Amino acid sequence: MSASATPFTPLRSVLYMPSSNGRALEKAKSIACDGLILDLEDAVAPDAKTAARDAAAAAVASGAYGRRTVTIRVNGLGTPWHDADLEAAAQAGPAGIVVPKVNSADEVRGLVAAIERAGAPDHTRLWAMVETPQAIFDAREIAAASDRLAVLVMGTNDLVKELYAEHVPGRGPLLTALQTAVLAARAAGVEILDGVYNDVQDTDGFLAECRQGRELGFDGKTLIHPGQVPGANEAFAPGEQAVEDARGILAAWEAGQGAGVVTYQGRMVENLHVESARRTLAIHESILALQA
Ligand SMILES: CC(C)(COP(=O)(O)OP(=O)(O)OC[C@H]1O[C@@H](n2cnc3c(N)ncnc32)[C@H](O)[C@@H]1OP(=O)(O)O)[C@@H](O)C(=O)NCCC(=O)NCCSC(=O)C[C@H](O)C(=O)O
Ligand SMILES: [Mg+2]
Repeated sequence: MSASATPFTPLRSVLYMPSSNGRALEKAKSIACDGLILDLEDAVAPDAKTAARDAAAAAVASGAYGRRTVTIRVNGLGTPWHDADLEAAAQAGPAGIVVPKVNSADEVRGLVAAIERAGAPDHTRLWAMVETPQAIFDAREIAAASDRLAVLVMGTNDLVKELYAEHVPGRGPLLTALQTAVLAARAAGVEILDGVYNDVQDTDGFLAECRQGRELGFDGKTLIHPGQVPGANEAFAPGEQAVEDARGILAAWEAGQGAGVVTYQGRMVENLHVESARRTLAIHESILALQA
């Protein structure tokens, strides 16, 4: 098993929905998001947990979500629902099982063992949510703890709560945590998704946060409303200019015929820029393939 998700399976827009909400589960079949998180945790009331678990498993089994990466978010370790959620999710075999409030590498190894005991297929990866101060301090070990761990997911609501911080434009109080988590993901070679933007009516604020997430290095953003999908898809895809530059860099490099350094539009190009250009084009092509 490789250490990361399938290369360039786009995860620009990953939409949470309460698995207790049949209308949302139905609607998701036609939403242009790259991924879905069928939630059993925060968005589901205690008396709806069992029905939501069954609905999430049935949704995965239906195969009705096409090319979207479908995951199930279980309730956290230590809650009354965790064990049954994890077993049901493992047996349903989604692309990922999202576990909230993962706090250590030992927890990751325990979760992987439990998923494997429950008979999860190889394609079912662990997505660990980092959303506590402890998780941020241990992010590097968490990200590297198992080859089955493919994605880190920021839980910025829980993080703000635990820090006694505030949600403010620009996310100053969270920047250290966000950057630490991105460093951990990149060091381990796993993907990382930014947290949600709570105000579903504030488009400008949402788009600014998407741009910031992209600039920080996130692969995509978790979302709570279908209206947020187009903005995330655009923000986390290479823009036209980036694609044109990547093609130009590759052409300049090939024309250099083995020179260690060339220029493109007056700028120095070395092997590292060529690698970045190839990555940009690979992401672009994988997004085009989704639309085909
Ligand atoms: C936020 C919402 C409660 C708003 O719901 P609502 O007022 O119903 O929205 P709309 O009327 O605008 O909905 C329009 C249609 O879209 C469908 N819809 C809405 N949201 C979703 C969704 N998430 N997925 C799929 N479809 C959705 C509605 O059903 C309407 O459909 P139709 O009637 O056919 O036109 C709501 O958006 C919502 O519940 N969002 C998800 C909330 C959630 O999952 N929260 C938990 C995850 S966030 C979190 O916990 C992060 C982390 O742990 C942290 O700590 O930060
Ligand atoms: Mg949370």
